[in-house]
Amino acid sequence: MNTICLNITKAAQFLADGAVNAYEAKVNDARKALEEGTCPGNDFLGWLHLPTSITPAFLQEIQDCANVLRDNCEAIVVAGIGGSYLGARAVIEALGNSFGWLVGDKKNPVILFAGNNIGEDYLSELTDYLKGKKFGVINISKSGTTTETALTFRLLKKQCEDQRGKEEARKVIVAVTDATKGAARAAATKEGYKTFVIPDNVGGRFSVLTPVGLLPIACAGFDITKLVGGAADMEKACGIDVPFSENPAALYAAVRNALYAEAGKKIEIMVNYQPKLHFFSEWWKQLYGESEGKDGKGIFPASCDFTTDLHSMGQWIQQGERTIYETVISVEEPNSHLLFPSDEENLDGLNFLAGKRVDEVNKMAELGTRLAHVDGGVPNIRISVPKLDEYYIGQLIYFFEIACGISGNVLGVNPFNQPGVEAYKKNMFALLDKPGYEADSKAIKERLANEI
Ligand SMILES: O=P(O)(O)OC[C@H]1O[C@](O)(CO)[C@@H](O)[C@@H]1O
Repeated sequence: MNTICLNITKAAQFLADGAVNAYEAKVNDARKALEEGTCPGNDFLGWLHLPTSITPAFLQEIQDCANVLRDNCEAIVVAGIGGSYLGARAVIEALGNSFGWLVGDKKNPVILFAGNNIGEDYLSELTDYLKGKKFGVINISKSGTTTETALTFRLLKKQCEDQRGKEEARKVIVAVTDATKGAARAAATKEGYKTFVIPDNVGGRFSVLTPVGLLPIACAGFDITKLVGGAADMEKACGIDVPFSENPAALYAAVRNALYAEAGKKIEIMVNYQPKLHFFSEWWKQLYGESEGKDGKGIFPASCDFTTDLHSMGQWIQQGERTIYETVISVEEPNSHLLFPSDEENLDGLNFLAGKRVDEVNKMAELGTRLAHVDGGVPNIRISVPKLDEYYIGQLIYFFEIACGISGNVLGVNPFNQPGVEAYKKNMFALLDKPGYEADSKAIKERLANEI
């Protein structure tokens, strides 16, 4: 199989000889603990063999539902936040036309994302745009109670029903949520929406290969069978029987732990040279940030889009505090072919590029940056991807998921919980006088009165 390819040479050179291999035993133990379900958070391992266990019949059920939405909607709003949002957006943006909303694509509905913020302007501009449009909603929330998503869904459900009537709205509203619990399930049961279940044992940030990601991706017109196929091949390439030195996820987990613990590299910057991958980095940031940032530990996951950010963050990366390393996703072959034209007057002095592909310049920018950053003390991990299509994106998704599971276990944390996220929610609910939070409301208001 053609595969994404990991190169850690330019990261390992910042470590003592043998430092990466010194993690072999720990990484193998972590991989085994995932496989045997003996690691912390072992009730959230449903993602581990998900790609190879998804059946064609289930993919067809998702596709059928997507087809109903595609046939009946000019716009589909995907309401969700965090893991109930980022995976779908990452894939749709990586595979879609960068100017999709401008080109008036008649084949595919416009996919919009909401429920991931509480911006009043954002929501009123969205609801304004949807006025008079035939739109549908995919309401995605594992807990079914997340405030950002729930309040957005309340607005969209009403608007959809007002515009299309209750009967027709029922056809174009889908819930992806828990099997029994939460407000999203309650609304779906009462209204009779089509639903998909998010398995109990798959946490939000590991859920892109469930209907959480697959339904919106299919709605956008992308091939979910190919996506899952890529993930399934990567599941095998990172399997328990694959030796450490040949297992890309094991090596990535080892080198990042070595950089963190042995070389003080506390920040990992996920870098792309294709703006379409911006949201892939956003998905990756949640995956690694929520999984590893706890117990006072964890690499801070950051991201940059190059060459764009070389003109903003490039200075810091080249010469700032040496606590960073980069992981670059490099796409070998773009899907388009564009040559620089020659210009008789050559006023811009760019005739030396005439006849070259745009990507040739991009690749030299990448190579030049890698050399400069390595010279400047920034370790470089490189993941090359043959091209951006469903199959290779599927590989990347599973690669990062399994590497995250291994890496978090090596770090010594439970990579599958996120207790820290509750702190802001508790304060927000107390401040908003949510029923059930009376004591917290009183306490927080007293605290604020004393602070002012
Ligand atoms: O799918 P839900 O339950 O709405 O949660 C969305 C996101 O919120 C979090 O639970 C954090 O509050 C994430 O872990 C999750 O991906």
